[in-house]
Amino acid sequence: MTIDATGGALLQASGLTRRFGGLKAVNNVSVDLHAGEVHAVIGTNGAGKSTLINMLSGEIAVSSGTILLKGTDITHLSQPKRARWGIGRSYQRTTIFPTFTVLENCRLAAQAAYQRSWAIWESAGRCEQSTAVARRALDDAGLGDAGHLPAGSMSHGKKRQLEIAMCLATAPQVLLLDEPLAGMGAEETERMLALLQNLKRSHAILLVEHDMDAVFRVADRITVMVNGEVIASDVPSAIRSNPDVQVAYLGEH
Ligand SMILES: Nc1ncnc2c1ncn2[C@@H]1O[C@H](COP(=O)(O)OP(=O)(O)OP(=O)(O)O)[C@@H](O)[C@H]1O
Repeated sequence: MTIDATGGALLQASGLTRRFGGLKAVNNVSVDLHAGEVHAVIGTNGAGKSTLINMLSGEIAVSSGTILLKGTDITHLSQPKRARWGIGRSYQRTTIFPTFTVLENCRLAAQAAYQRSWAIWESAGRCEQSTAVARRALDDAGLGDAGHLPAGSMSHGKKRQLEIAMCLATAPQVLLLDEPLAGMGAEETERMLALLQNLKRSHAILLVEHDMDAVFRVADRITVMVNGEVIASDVPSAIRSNPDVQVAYLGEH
């Protein structure tokens, strides 16, 4: 299938539904992610945002619906395979090893992405390769001068940057970012937003985020979820003036 068949989308999810017992945590949700764009997904607590990301990354199975990556159906591929195919994600909780250095954390992420258990004789070369990949990812995430530091010694904001770097070390084309701004101060938020602006030039980004000011500044498209369903999906100016969104979500703030 050519890229035109997906309307130019790098990742195209259609009609995704996930049930937990009787609850439809995500109900018939469709999202497209395009290279060069930040697509934000917003919604109140429990709206289904993390469940949606988990289905896209392959951490949980869909109950129904399809996910295409560059036109290929990846709906039933495992999470590690999706990662190798170019889908990277960050988590709400910090996932770094605090006593390892920043570079070591990033190198482990790179190694995990390139690992082929049967190719043990390649390990020395692979180590050099994964170190180079890790250094590049740290540079891209704005941590080029922090490689030698114990990861646990860094500020919260820099730890979140490291998580992005670890994600970049897996060479993704699609970035699924789950609340990368959570717990950040104003300066750290600015740094992360600048990083996202930079990364979107070469990636398709799905951003789940509660910081509305940040979302409206950085997003090219916003999808609004309420109780597992999409109530609106549009450019930020249209979302801001959408009465349903104001009542259901933005009006709360
Ligand atoms: N593994 C699970 N088993 C049962 N119910 C679940 C599971 N994961 C999520 N849910 C339920 O699915 C709904 C959506 O949860 P989800 O975490 O996707 O929401 P969210 O929009 O990410 O919320 P938040 O903004 O608080 O992170 C919630 O009602 C939640 O309790």
